[in-house]
Amino acid sequence: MKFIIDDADIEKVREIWDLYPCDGVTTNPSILAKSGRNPYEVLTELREIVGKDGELHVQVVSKDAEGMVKEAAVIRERLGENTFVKIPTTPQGLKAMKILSAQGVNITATAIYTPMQGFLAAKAGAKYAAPYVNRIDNMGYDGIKTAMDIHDIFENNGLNTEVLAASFKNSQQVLELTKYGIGAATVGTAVIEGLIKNAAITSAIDAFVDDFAGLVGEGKTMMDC
Ligand SMILES: O=P(O)(O)OC[C@H]1O[C@](O)(CO)[C@@H](O)[C@@H]1O
Repeated sequence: MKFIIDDADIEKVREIWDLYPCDGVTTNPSILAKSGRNPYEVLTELREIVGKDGELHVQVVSKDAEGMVKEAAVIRERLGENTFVKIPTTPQGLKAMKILSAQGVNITATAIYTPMQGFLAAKAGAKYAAPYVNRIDNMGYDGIKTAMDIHDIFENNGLNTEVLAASFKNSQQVLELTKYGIGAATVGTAVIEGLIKNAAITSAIDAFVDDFAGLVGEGKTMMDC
């Protein structure tokens, strides 16, 4: 499973990218808006952090296919041809996906709330389909099951598209889909940090350090003895 950072706070993304084994960064217009900065300035810095081979996902805001296709061209020109262009999975979005996939553009179909939206996005040539796990839960449906159903639909229909599950709010949601073996999960930095935040881990390490200090002296490491 690809493990992707869902954030555009440059310092936070840099810190997480440095520490954790991540494959890329996803953004959307709301995430970029939080920075209060020029979007391309932020996106260029994110591209520098993930490098030329890391995944960077950038969403269009046009609502019509023609506008989406034009935006995709500018996004790729400014941020690299391997940039994933996020297209909302609407009828106009499907049209744009068909055009862009024929041009070899990497597409992430976004704003997915139903399994059939995922199916249609895959048929239209998207590389990823992004179901909004927590938002679906908040509507009273089952976000995890929706993501699993989309994964199964791709497998059972021989579709070469992966689920990129999004909108996580807790570790359990990420765990369920990791166990299931979906293609990718994009996770906010607070939830990423929560994945290995655990008092048992901290106290186990503290005990090891204390025991070693009792043996060779405070602050000494394996290099000093
Ligand atoms: O419910 P949220 O946290 O706004 O998440 C929506 C999600 O959709 C995406 O736009 C899909 O990539 C993510 O960037 C974001 O996590």
